[in-house]
Amino acid sequence: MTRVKICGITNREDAEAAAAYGADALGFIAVPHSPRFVSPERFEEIAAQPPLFVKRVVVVMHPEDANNYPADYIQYYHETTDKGQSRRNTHWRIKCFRMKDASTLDEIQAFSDPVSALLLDTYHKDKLGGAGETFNWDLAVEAKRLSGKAIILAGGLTPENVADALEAVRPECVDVASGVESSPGVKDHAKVKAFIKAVRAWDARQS
Ligand SMILES: O=C(O)c1ccccc1NCC(=O)[C@H](O)[C@H](O)COP(=O)(O)O
Repeated sequence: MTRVKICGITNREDAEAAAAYGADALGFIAVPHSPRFVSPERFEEIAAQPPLFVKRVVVVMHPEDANNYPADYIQYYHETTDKGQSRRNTHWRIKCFRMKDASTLDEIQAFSDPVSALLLDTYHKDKLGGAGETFNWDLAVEAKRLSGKAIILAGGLTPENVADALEAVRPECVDVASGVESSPGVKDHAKVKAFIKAVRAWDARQS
């Protein structure tokens, strides 16, 4: 079964709706300046008691930025240079790669840190994430083959294109932020439902 991560959750109503429609994970942005940013206090309000069996992923630049967010996983972009400090952080880890071209595949091949999954997102010159743009999925196929790791496919996914993405890449998990929003940080519950329904329908066609 393909897992679904709904990212950029900023309020309890959206978290509950996503969980009710069958999301496996909820993403919370702890990167300042994102329109989807949530403070540690806000994270506590929304996610201290998550819906049963739904994992919480906090999105950070460096692993230690997650120290005040009691999440299950961290999704991080850069390892800190202070490995001692980073090791004190006990979250399970998802390493994010922003897919630009074949040079990103070299980075992925060289990456050997222990992580639960690689999240592959679109490279954007101004935005770290949540850009709403797809990338060349052939790169994701190659990244999956080279790394041998579980893949979370992100970047511009929508209820309309997610089945094509699954067919092309066959990732373990898909991630969406802007494709299920009415405005940045505000989820459109009908789109969340349609996205998860499209994933479950694709899964059902495989069996
Ligand atoms: O979503 C953000 O605002 C964001 C800002 C800074 C770093 C990461 C961010 N999002 C991380 C995600 O995992 C998004 O879900 C991913 O980039 C896909 O976004 P979208 O293309 O909008 O579906």
